[in-house]
Amino acid sequence: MSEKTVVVALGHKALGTTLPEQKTATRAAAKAIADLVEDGANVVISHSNGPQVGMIHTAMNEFGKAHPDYTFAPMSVCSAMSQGYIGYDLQNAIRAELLSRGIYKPAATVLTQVVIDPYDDAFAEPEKIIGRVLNAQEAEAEEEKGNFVTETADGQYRRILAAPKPQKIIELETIRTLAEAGQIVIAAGGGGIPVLEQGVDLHGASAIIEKDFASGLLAEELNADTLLILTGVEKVSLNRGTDHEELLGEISAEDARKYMEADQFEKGSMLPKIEAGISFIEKGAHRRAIITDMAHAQDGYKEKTGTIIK
Ligand SMILES: Nc1ncnc2c1ncn2[C@@H]1O[C@H](COP(=O)(O)OP(=O)(O)O)[C@@H](O)[C@H]1O
Ligand SMILES: NC(=O)OP(=O)(O)O
Repeated sequence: MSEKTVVVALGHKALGTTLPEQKTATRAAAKAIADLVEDGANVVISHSNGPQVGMIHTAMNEFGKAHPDYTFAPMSVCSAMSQGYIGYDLQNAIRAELLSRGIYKPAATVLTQVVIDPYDDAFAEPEKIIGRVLNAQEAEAEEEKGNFVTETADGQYRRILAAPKPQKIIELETIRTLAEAGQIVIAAGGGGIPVLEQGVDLHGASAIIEKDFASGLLAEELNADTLLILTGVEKVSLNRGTDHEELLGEISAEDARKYMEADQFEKGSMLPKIEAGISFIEKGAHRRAIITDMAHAQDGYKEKTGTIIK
């Protein structure tokens, strides 16, 4: 792959929650992507899907009961639907933004399956919140079905799923071929559709892969030089929310690991980004992981701001 391949991981802020929010948010994301393209980067995009897959799961499995012919949709199918729905908005927003700048460059979504380990420890400790708020009665009904729930506020419950680590990207060669041809690829959305390998078959799993880990694996497999994680903050901080808060600029992987071991990063939000960044840069030379927000995507890419692990 080209030296200037960047995997851009888009977080919640880049996508919004509702359909209209996503349309607006993806237009802003498209501007950031187009800036990177104008800077000469080969761009591969991955993204979050928490709110979207939750909405799809609720629609498919609760409102779907309104029609007798509708059948239950497993999480893996909902995950595939979320990739299609988010990819659709991203593709069109990027296409329009590039054309408005006089650039013709195809952008396409690759429905991506990611193999997980059925014995991953995550299955013993589900922690990825999914779907709408449930009341106590609904939570009990979910538990009776064998699903896991957690109490998020007094009397409010949410379903939780395992977040196993991504092991292998099934559609990697397709993604690589398109990216090498200079096309923009949207891949491994929502961490990828989690699948279990059984002989020649792939079986969808009831799990949600952390998109930061899947983005890191994608960047590693494509031998990208940059993993650009666009999230809700311009820079990562130490002692967040205290009088001693300190914003991090450029740091080494050793420093990042040291802060991680000192519990500086919140589990399920900033921690996976740092872990993915460290793993990506430690597995190859001349790599960097940059964490910043959408407004500073281009400046982050140019190392003028953001937290840069290298
Ligand atoms: N140490 C930290 N420094 C900066 N932000 C942090 C830190 N710990 C937790 N956060 C929070 O984590 C958020 C990113 O996590 P999240 O919103 O789950 O990610 P995503 O952007 O991938 O959807 C930041 O916007 C910030 O609110
Ligand atoms: N799949 C995933 O990690 O999505 P979120 O970032 O929305 O939790």
